[in-house]
Formats: sequence, C-alpha cells, structure tokens
Amino acid sequence: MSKVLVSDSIDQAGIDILSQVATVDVKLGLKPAELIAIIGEYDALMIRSGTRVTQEIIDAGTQLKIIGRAGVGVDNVDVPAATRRGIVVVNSPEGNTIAAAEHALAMILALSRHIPDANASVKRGAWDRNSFVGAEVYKKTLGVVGLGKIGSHVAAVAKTMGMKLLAYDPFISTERAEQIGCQLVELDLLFQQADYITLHIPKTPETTHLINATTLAKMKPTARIINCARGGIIDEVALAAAIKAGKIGGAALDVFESEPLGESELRSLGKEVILTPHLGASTTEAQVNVAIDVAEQIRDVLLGLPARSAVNIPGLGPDVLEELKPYMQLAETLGNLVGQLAGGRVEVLNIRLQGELATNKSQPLIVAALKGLLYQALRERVNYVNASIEAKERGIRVIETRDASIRDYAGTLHLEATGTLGTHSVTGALLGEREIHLTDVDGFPINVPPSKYMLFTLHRDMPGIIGKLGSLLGSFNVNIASMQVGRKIVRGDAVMALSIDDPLPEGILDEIIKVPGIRDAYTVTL
Ligand SMILES: NC(=O)c1ccc[n+]([C@@H]2O[C@H](COP(=O)([O-])OP(=O)(O)OC[C@H]3O[C@@H](n4cnc5c(N)ncnc54)[C@H](O)[C@@H]3O)[C@@H](O)[C@H]2O)c1
Ligand SMILES: O=C(O)[C@H](O)COP(=O)(O)O
Repeated sequence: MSKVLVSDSIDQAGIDILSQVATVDVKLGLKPAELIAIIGEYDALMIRSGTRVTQEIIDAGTQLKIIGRAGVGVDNVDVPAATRRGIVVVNSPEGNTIAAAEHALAMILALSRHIPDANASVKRGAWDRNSFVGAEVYKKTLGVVGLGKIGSHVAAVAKTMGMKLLAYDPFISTERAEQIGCQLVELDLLFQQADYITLHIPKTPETTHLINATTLAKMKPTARIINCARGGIIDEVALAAAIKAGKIGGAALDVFESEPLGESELRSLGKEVILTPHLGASTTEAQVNVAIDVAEQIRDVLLGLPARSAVNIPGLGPDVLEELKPYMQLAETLGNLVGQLAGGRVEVLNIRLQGELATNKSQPLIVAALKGLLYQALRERVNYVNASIEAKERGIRVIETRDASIRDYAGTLHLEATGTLGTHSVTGALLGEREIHLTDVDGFPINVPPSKYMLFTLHRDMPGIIGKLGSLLGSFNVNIASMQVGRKIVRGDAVMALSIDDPLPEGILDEIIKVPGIRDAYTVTL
C-alpha cells in the first residue's frame, strides 16, 4: 500500500479520501531535517503553506510521486526540482477563493472602522467612542491589483457596497474588467486615485516589492493597503515607515515576507494597522474544499491516473483534462506502440490531430504521446510531468499538424516516429466514449483494440500465409486471441495485427521473418 505524509493541518475529509488508497501519517511541525529523514518512505506529501518543500527534501523523497498543496500558492514548493524528478505538484486553485476574498473584504471594513482596536478597548473595560471614528467605503475608490479569481470576487462585492472600482491586471481584457464593473487603468493611476488598494496577485520577480517607498509616495496620504495575497509583494520596512510618517493612511496584512512574522516595526503601529496570521484560507468551508480537492488528486495519481490541477503539467487544467482524458490514454498507447515499432532511437515524432481533435489543445496529447514513446526506455520514471523534458534531453523533435477533415471517427490521432531504424506510423480512435481502437498501422487500414501482447507483420497478401504463421505460432505454443489483416490492394503488401495471450518466446521473430512472403515482424508489449 502507498504511504502519504501530511505535514500541515488538513481537514479530516481529505485524510479520509487518502486513507482509501494509502496509509496516512499526519506529522505536524516537522523541522526540515526531520522531514528529510523520513520523506524517503513516502509516495505522496500533502502540505499547506507551513511546509517548505526544498530541493533537499525533494531529493530525499526518492519514492515521491506527488506533492499536494491544499491551497493555491505553491511558492513554498521547489516546483522546478519536483518537475526534474517527475514528481507531480498539484494544488486547489479555487477551493479557498471565496474565503480569501471575504478576508480581504473583512480587512477593508475592519480597517475603516477600527474594529480590532475598538474591540480590544471594550474588552479592556473602556468605553471610548471618540478614538474610533471611522470612514465609510461607500463612494470611495477601491484599486484592485490582480483581477483573477479572488480579485474579481472582491471587486464584485465591493461594487455592491457602492465603491468605485479601478483595476490593474496586464493579463485581463478591458471587456472582462468591465463585466466585473472595473475600469482597467495603469498602475500609477490606480496608486494615485485609490482610497483602498487591495492586492490579489502572485508573488513573482515582477511583483516582489511592488509596493515600495517609491510607489507608496504616489498614493493618497489617506490610502489604505490590503494584502491578502503573498508576503513580499510589499516592502514591509518601507510600508511601516510610510504609515509612521503619515504618508499613507494604513494597512491590513494577512501575509508577510517571512512567516511566522518575526520582529517587525508593523507590530508597534496603532489602529491604522491590522495584522492577521495568514488566515485568508482559514474557513471551515475552504479547508474542506481544498482538502477534498487535493486528496482526490493524490488518490488519482497514486492509482496511476492524471491529476486535474497539476501545476507542472503544461496545459492540463481540470476542464481540459475532463475532455481529453480518454484521448490522453489513446495518445499514450499509440506513443508506446509506435516507439516499439520504430525501435532504436527516435529522432522525430510527428503528431497529427484529426477530426474533432484538430480544434483541441494539443499539449496534453503531446505529453501523453511522449510518455508512451519513452516508456520502453524509462519505464515508471517517465510521467506526464517530465515526459517533455526527457524527450527534449534525448533530442526528440516533435512536429504537430492538424487535419479537421477526417470523417470515419469523431477524432483520430496519428503518430509517426522516425528514428535510427526507420519510420513507422500508427493511427487510433476512440469507439464510444473511451474504447481505444487501432485504425491504421504503417498506412494499412485495420480495426483492432490494442492488447497487452501484440505481433505485427508486414507481408505479401497471398494465399496460405496466414495459415503458415498460425502453425508456426502454434508450434511455439503461442495462443492467438484475435487476428486481422489490413491491405490497400489485393495481393499487394499487407499488415497483420495479432493479439496473443503471452509474450512471444525468444527467437520466434527470426523464424517468422523466414516464412516466405513475410518481410518484417514486430512484437510489442503495451
Ligand atoms: N491569504 C491567503 O490565505 C490566500 C488564500 C488564497 C490565495 N492567496 C493568494 O492570493 C493571490 C491571488 O490568488 P487568485 O486565486 O486570485 O489567483 P489568480 O491566478 O486567479 O489571479 C491572479 C491575477 O493576478 C494577475 N497578475 C499576475 N501578475 C500580475 C502583475 N504583475 N500585475 C498585476 N496583475 C498580475 C493575473 O493576471 C491574474 O488575473 C495569490 O497570490 C494567492 O497565492 C492567498
Ligand atoms: O495559497 C493559499 O492557498 C493560501 O495562502 C492559504 O494558505 P494556507 O493553506 O496555509 O492557509
């Protein structure tokens, strides 16, 4: 049975799902050295933002197949290191969207009405109504930096509170911003005009210290900044100095450059600063959502299935996966088959997406085909994560073409591999929802489902050849489960595809090629 280590606090709903397929150990608060010492035993690691998964930890995780982040941000995981090792990294991109957005909205209102300090004062026994006169958000301008999932929910709710909305997001269209009721503006204009600035962007090299002494100087002296996105987007030293000097009105922060927050000038500031310990996702609902979302993906990967929200598999989002899953299986099978037919070192893989596939995303299918192609060389070491890297390192050139005109099937996939031993091609389709059929081998039409052990021959279409091959296989005690011949013209060249019950015994291929009329023979294991 697989073993999963849960190293941050995760809702029981997730543990229950993992327990269906694995032994689950929950070990919270491990120091890096402790984690390194035990990670080698585990097939999967499930975390939140509390565990830093460094290259060292990944290197020590020799059995690791998947790292599941029960939340959005994977900035605490060395994703490139995981990718190099073929470890899938998954997250829950939407499970805590509402929780984080509501936390930002709560921060805006709490900051405006000094709720935390007023509450603390009453609890201390005071009844001070003069120190906590606040400001209304109604008709004030909210500047939303990052109009993604969380930013747009914050904007939508703020709109209903009567706020005027400005937004900055270079990757969002004006139409999309207008749909949410936001005016898309340049960052400087947002900084100059906003009464509240709320950050909903990832931390990247471009966004690190986006809020610094220079940008703070552009803001209104009454402006309030809310950061429920990522620590490090704000230069905390510059922020504390600006608040102290009255250059801006205040700030509410849920995330910090270093967590837990250590010594900080921000702690010493008064009611104009609110600090929460990274609570954006900490609602019961969000924790159930993310735990289920990520545990299901870990379960699927441990069962050999693809994950719906893998951050290190290009182009494989949940919607794409849902639509392409059966075709990915087809691509992988064809890749494996054509790789074995081609033998030797493959240098070029041509992939043609036909029929309805011609309009689809190709990246997941290419990755699946490469995974299949490389399986003979790499076995379990190749997966959806590292297939492209491994192919590139082996110098395999991938050429993609599309042809929407196919008519016999809804969609077919055609793979042609050219290598040191020649060129071979296979085509396949799905019958019904997901039954894979081979429809062409080396240009000869056939219609057979792939089976674990197969034999293909290239021969002359002439009387007696099938009988001779059958007798030869019989003499080696090889049982034929099914057989089909594909030919283009009568008595021309033909291909025979046989499904056999067991692997072909050593040496028999040489005997098959000696049968008069048979020019070539290939055995494959799928
Ligand atoms: N505090 C918490 O507990 C908590 C919880 C969930 C998410 N988060 C964080 O909130 C942030 C937003 O999450 P999301 O789910 O909305 O992500 P998202 O991917 O849906 O949205 C991010 C948006 O930022 C935009 N963006 C990227 N770079 C930008 C830049 N340089 N300038 C302006 N816009 C830029 C993108 O176009 C995108 O629209 C992330 O940093 C995430 O890690 C925090
Ligand atoms: O990226 C996230 O999902 C949030 O920052 C939440 O982090 P958490 O799971 O540690 O609360």
